[in-house]
Amino acid sequence: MGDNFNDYFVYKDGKLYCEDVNIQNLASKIGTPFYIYSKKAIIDKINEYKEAFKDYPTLICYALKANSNLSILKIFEEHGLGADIVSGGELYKARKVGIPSNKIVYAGVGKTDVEIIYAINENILSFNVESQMELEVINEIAKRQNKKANISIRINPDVDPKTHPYISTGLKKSKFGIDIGQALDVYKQAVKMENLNVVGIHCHIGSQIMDVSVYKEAVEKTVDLVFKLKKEGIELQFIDIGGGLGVKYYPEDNPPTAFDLANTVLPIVKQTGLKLIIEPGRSLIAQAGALITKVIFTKDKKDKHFVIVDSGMNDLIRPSIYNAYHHIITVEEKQEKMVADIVGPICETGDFFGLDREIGKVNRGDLLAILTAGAYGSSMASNYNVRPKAIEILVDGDKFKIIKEREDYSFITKLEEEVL
Ligand SMILES: Cc1ncc(COP(=O)(O)O)c(C=O)c1O
Ligand SMILES: N[C@@H](CCCC[NH3+])C(=O)O
Repeated sequence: MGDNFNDYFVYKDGKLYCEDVNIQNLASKIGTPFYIYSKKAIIDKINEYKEAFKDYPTLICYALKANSNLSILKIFEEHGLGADIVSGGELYKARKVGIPSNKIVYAGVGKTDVEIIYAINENILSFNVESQMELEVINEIAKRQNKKANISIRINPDVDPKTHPYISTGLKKSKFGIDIGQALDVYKQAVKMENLNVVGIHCHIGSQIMDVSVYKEAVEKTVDLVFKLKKEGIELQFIDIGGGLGVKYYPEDNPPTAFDLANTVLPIVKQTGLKLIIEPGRSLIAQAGALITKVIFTKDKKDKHFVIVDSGMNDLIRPSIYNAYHHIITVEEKQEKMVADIVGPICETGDFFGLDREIGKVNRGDLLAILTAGAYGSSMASNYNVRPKAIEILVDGDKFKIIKEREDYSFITKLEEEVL
């Protein structure tokens, strides 16, 4: 039956495996729902990026927002990757697993004073500054701390990444970055600020990018500015082109590889002689993960069938907020098919994983695997409806490890109970 969706979740004798772990057997031991990740999938992707960029000095800063489970971060750390962070919490996690500060870059339009102080004290590689006011505040805080903060300006190149509007970040109308037309002036002010080291330039145009040609436009505009800065005597150390590479969600998707990205951007970046930073998130972790959930009930209305599962939008919110497609397969291969809405137990019509989907005919107790769920799955999970979050499992060959334990009700309500 059907081709395997990827190399890491494959059917063997009609049963779905993650690497060499039988998912059905695992579920009967640990319960559902759970996220399951293939360590090999993560390492293969790391190696693909390393190989693609090996001929040019490149620092790969993994974007923690995609998945910040500590055991997953540890894999990136062990392979020498840096971190792209967007909060004090992500800085804490990156440092917790031992990612060195001089490999950490920090973007985000709303860094608080507390977060800025923390990052300055950690001596991070660069703040990717997103407004004139932020620049002034970082300079002031650094002065108070008697330190110099490393900064890059995040420019907004006004390039359409041709992706979902909610995850397009490099268009003029979006909140991100400083307009490319104003950036030269901002740099001129930055180099005069006593407590800043101006070290780089940053740009990130969006996520789930399937057409690498959009990077060409963004990087050309960025490099053009690098040369203008040079003329003004402003010399940088690196150019950071962000993340954004797309992944396979639909079976027919053919996403670009790290090699496609490297072939597109390196010829342009090379002209500057600057070091390169890239910030992939999704493309390093998405396909490594699946969300495993159990069918609680099936329900047949006139001309409409529902499969109601024990995970919901609180575990994986992408279908609800972007109408995102995740491919869904049965953990046990089924000959007979059905068309149904796969929905969660949450009190929202938007609580679905797939609508009008053809899947194997399932019954109460059967398991489903929601694929390409390694990125922006667990990291966006919540306790909505006071639901414990899905636990997380890391598979390595025929071994598995629980890398996030199941919450119980008292854990979820602890901080409220303490003040009751
Ligand atoms: C500044 C920045 N860098 C990197 C990323 C990672 O993007 P992706 O997960 O699409 O690779 C994001 C998220 O889009 C981001 O906002
Ligand atoms: N959360 C988004 C991606 C956001 C990208 C962050 N800048 C997703 O699930 O696709």
